[in-house]
Amino acid sequence: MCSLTLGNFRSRSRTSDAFLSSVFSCKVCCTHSLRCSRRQTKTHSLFDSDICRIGKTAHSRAIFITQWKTHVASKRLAGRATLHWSCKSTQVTLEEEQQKSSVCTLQFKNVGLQVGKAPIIRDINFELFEGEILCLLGPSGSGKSTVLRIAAGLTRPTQGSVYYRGKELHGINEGAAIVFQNFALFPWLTVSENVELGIRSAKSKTQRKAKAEKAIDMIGLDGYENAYPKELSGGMRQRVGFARAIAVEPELLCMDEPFSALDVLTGENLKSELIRLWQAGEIPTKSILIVTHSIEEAVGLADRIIILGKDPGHIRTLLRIPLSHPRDRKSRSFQNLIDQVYTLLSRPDAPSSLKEKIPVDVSKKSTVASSTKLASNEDSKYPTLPSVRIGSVAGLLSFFGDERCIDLYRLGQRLQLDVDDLYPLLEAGVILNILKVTEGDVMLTDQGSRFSVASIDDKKSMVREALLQSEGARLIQQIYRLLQQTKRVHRVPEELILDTILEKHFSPAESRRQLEVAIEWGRYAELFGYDAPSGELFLDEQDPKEE
Ligand SMILES: Nc1ncnc2c1ncn2[C@@H]1O[C@H](COP(=O)(O)OP(=O)(O)OP(=O)(O)O)[C@@H](O)[C@H]1O
Repeated sequence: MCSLTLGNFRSRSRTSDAFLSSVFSCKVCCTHSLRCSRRQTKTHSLFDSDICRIGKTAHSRAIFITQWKTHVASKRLAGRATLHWSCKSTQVTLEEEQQKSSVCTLQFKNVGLQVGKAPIIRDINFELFEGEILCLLGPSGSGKSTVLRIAAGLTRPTQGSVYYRGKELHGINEGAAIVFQNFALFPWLTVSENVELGIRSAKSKTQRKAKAEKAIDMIGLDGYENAYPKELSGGMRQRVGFARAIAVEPELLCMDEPFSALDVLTGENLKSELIRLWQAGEIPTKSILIVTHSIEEAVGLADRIIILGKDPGHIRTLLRIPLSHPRDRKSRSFQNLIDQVYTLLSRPDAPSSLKEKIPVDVSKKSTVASSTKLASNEDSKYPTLPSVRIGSVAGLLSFFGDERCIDLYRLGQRLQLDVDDLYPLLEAGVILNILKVTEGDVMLTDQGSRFSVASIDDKKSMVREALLQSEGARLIQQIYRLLQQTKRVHRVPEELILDTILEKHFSPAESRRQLEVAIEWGRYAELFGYDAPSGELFLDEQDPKEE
C-alpha cells in the first residue's frame, strides 16, 4: 500500500481529503485541498506518462496523481510514495518518501575516516538513489570533500563500508566521475586531450575520440577542441572539467564545489545548463553527489541536502527539498527553505566531549596555578576554534544598527557573505557570549549590547572573561593553564603545544590553524603573547624583550 502526500496547496476548493482518498483508494494526506471534481478526475485516460506533459491546471495534476498511484502499485515499489508540489509551481515534483526511485546507487554504512590519531569523519550513513541530486553542505572542515572522495573511491575509509550498486567498493569507483573545484586540467594538453584522458571504456582510439567529441559538443565547447587550458576563461575551463567527467559516461557524477571558482553569472549559467542536460536525460548520469558551502546553491540544485557538522565530520541532518526545477529563488517556498537550512547550519552542535567543564581562573592576573594536570582533558576532543579575527566579530556587531535581532539570511545579504564566511563569525560570537543564534535569527546578547559600545580595554576584558569561561574556548583555556603551570618562566614552545595538545585532536594542517587562532585570540584578550623569533608562547604578564 502506498500513500500520496499532496503538499502546499492553496485551500480553494470543495474537494476534501476524504474525497481524494476515495478517488485514489489509498491513504492520501492533503495539507490543503485541491481543486478538482469527479468529472475531471474521470478524464485520467488523457494522461500521458511523460511528466513534462502534465498540464498547469489543478485537475490535470489530479489525473496525474491517479496515474502515479497506478504506476506505483504496478511497480510494487516499496515504502511510501510521496507526491509533492508547490502551489506556485507549474510543474510537478515527484518523490517517494526517501527516494526518487527505489534503485540505490550509492550507500554509506557507518563510514569513518581516521588519519593518524585524528578522526576526520565518523558514522556517515546515507543512501543516494537514481534520479537524485544529493548535496553535501556544511562548514569548512566538516568532511564534505572527504565524503565525496570516498564515494569516488579516491580515499579509503578506515571504518564502515561503501556500496556502489549493492557491491562493496574497493578501490576506484568505476561508475563515478569527479569534477573538481579547481578544474584539475593538464595545462600541456589540449581540450580534446584533456577530455579523452579519462575515457577508459573505449575500445579504440577512434571510439575514444568520438566519445570526447560528443561530450565536448554537449557541454558547448565545440570549436575549442585544440585550445590549451591557458587560452580559456575560468568558465570554459570548468566546462572542460565537466566534459571530461561526462565523457566517461558516469552513472554517478561527483562534484566538489564545481562552481565556486567561477564568477556568479558564469556559475549560474553552467549550473542551469547542467540541470537542463540532467533533466532532459542527455547525460547518462543517474545520480549526482555535489559538495557545496553555498546554501542557495544547495537549495537551488538538490533533491536532498545532507548537513554536516564538524569535529569530526558527521551528519547532523538530512533535508528534503520538495521543489521542482526550474526553481524560483524569489518564491516564498524557496526563501523558507533557505531560512530553514541557515538555521540548521547555524545551530551549534553540542559536542559530547564538552560535558565536563574545566575549572579555570576568571581573573587574568591570578597567579594561582591550577592543580589540574595537562593530561586531564587530553582524551576529550577540543572544539574547533572558528578561524576568524576577534576584530571581525566586533565589526559584525555594527551591522545590527539599532536592532537586537536580525534574520540570518538578511544578515548574510547585508554583509554580502556566504554561509561559509558568516558561519565562523557567528560561531565566534557565540563563544564570546555576544551573539545567540536561534530559529533563523541572530540576536545580540546583553553582553553583546554592552560590547558594541564598550571601550577597547573593556572589550578586551569581556573577551578575556568569555574565553576563560566558554566551553567553546577550551583550547585557549588549556594553553593558558599550561603557561601558568610552567614554573617561573611561563613560556612554552609552540611545538610543545602542537605535539602535546593539538595533534592528538586535529590533522597537522588544522593543528597549525588552531594554534594561529588561539594565539590571535589569546593576544587580543591579553591572556598570553607570542614571541615569533623564538616561536614561544608566554604569559602576557611578561614582556619577552625584558628578558
Ligand atoms: N588525508 C588527510 N590527512 C589529514 N587531514 C585530513 C586529511 N583529509 C582531510 N583532512 C582534514 O579533515 C578535515 C575535513 O576536510 P575536508 O576537506 O573533507 O572538509 P570540507 O568540509 O570539504 O572543508 P572545505 O569546505 O574547507 O573544503 C580538514 O580539517 C582537513 O584538514
